Amino acid sequence: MHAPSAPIVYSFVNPEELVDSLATFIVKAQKESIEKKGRFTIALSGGSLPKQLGGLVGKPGVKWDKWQVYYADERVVPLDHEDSNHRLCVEELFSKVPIPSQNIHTIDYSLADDLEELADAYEKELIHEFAQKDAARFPVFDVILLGVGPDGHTVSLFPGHELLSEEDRWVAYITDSPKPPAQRITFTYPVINHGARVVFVASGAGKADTLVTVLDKPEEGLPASRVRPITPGQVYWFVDEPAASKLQYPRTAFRL
Ligand SMILES: O=C(O)[C@H](O)[C@@H](O)[C@H](O)[C@H](O)COP(=O)(O)O
Repeated sequence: MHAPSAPIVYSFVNPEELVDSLATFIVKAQKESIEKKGRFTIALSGGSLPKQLGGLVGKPGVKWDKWQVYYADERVVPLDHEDSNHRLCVEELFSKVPIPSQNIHTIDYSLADDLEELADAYEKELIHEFAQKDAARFPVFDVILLGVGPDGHTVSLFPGHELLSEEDRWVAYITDSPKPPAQRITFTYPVINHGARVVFVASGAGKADTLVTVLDKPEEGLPASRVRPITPGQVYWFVDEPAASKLQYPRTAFRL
């Protein structure tokens, strides 16, 4: 097996260019996936990420009925709660585009009293989507979109947490997330690191120091540095100049 490829970092002069280029990238991935398999699987995160998806609204070539959307990370709150990643994605994107609601796979909040059951139920949704269709032991998402926190966490994989060493489960739960709310479910590394295109999005000067540690000092092993999809998977970073301002890591010109 080949070593994972190095991350590709695209840096954009302003947030608008980032948002537009991210949409272009996603639509190209969608086209390739639909040509190959007739569907497109994408996983989303919360935080500031949903806002970065605005470039998809009205973008030509998006085949919303072919999208199957999952949450790589979700807070265990009702779907209409202000902390819900799903609610944020609906507000920022899904309420503005013609995606069939059954193509958006949410957590089953009725199981919130038993997080193990809730995480299992979500894992079953993934098994339903992937198990018979792809030969791989783990699901291979066409695109997984990630954010990064100040401590280098991504999804709900936090520094020093035991979930970092989960090797079997596809979806795990956490009850002690240092970023509130405490109860969440999250994709595990095996799922993230089987993704075909794993895409971090980071904007603003507040991310600059974190990016230095994650990209220039991967040996420190922050959770985001440990996202290294197995070949032929590839990790990408879409960042704006303020976020990239302290980076030594080489940037690649964005050309699709
Ligand atoms: O639900 C969540 O909280 C996210 O999935 C989380 O992993 C997020 O992506 C990072 O914390 C970055 O958040 P920001 O983009 O808001 O800085």
